[in-house]
Amino acid sequence: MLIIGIAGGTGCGKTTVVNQILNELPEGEVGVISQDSYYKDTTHLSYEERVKTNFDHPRSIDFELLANHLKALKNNTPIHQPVYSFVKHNRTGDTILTHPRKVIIVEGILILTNPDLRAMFDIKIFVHADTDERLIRRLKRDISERGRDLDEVLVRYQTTLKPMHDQFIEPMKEYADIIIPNNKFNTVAIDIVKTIINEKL
Ligand SMILES: Nc1ncnc2c1ncn2[C@@H]1O[C@H](COP(=O)(O)OP(=O)(O)O)[C@@H](O)[C@H]1O
Ligand SMILES: Nc1ccn([C@@H]2O[C@H](COP(=O)(O)O)[C@@H](O)[C@H]2O)c(=O)n1
Repeated sequence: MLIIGIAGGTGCGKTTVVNQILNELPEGEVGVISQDSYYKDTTHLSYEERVKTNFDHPRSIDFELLANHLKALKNNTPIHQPVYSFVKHNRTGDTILTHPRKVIIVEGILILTNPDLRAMFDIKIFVHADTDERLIRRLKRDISERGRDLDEVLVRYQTTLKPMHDQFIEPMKEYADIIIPNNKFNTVAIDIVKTIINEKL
């Protein structure tokens, strides 16, 4: 199994890059795991408490479960990937049965901060987009898709997102094998990654 880690700050285009990679590859050969599914379960907190969580700090992620799931897939065992709700700020209680594949892509802002995960990735990719571009994309996406308003996105950006990005995410470029510039759609970089995957398949 080939495991590819795709990191990068919020709004850099990780999900979009993953979808572009999957597009045209044989169906059922490549699986995707999103770090977002592994936000810690916060059922014990009230909604008001959950909203205040710093979702950009590594401690907000259940890395142990994510690493165990990856190990299981490597051992040819299916996993139950949790489903996360950005509206409820919590896992929904549902899971998605995820089968082992020849290629597994793991994507998320903080996946390269965890040494156990880093060691499991055969290829580490960092998607880069400028800070202002990422903020604009995040604003549009969170308002249209994640039930947020302008004030919520900007307050979160100033109080936790930007400081955490600078402290934990940007320095992870050091570990990347490939950095994809993604201020504009980068079809050349996508084609290179697809070629690597096709060789494996
Ligand atoms: N290269 C790009 N140019 C313009 N918009 C993009 C680009 N890549 C992604 N987007 C848009 O930016 C938003 C955030 O992208 P997404 O892939 O969800 O980022 P991430 O998963 O890194 O948070 C989406 O609305 C997406 O359509
Ligand atoms: N309940 C939550 C959980 C996370 N976030 C934000 O999501 C971002 C990571 O996801 P991307 O798809 O943008 O990579 C991260 O920056 C968190 O702030 C949230 O808003 N609410």
